Amino acid sequence: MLYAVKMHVAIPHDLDPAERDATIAREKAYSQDLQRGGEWRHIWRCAGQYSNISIFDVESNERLHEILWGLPLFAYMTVEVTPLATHPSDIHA
Ligand SMILES: O=C(O)CC1=CCC(=O)O1
Repeated sequence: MLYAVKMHVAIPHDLDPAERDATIAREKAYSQDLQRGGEWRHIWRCAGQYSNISIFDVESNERLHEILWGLPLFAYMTVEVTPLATHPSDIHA
């Protein structure tokens, strides 16, 4: 099942810089593990924003929830999930 997920990050300005940097490093490792495993298919920076749009290919809503809930930056994120269906004009479908 494919999902487009927009993640907007808003880290509080008063967060300890060492904790902020460590959390961002854990976020990167977590994301890259899932990319290597094939469930996190794409990640794109939204130009000019501390946001990304990502494409996930997971077996269920529950699995997507588990992945998103486990994001090290989850506490500082607004997350918008869009389930994807095949478009009838897609020449690759
Ligand atoms: O920087 C972001 O957009 C937040 C994020 C999600 C996965 C990652 O590595 O960074």
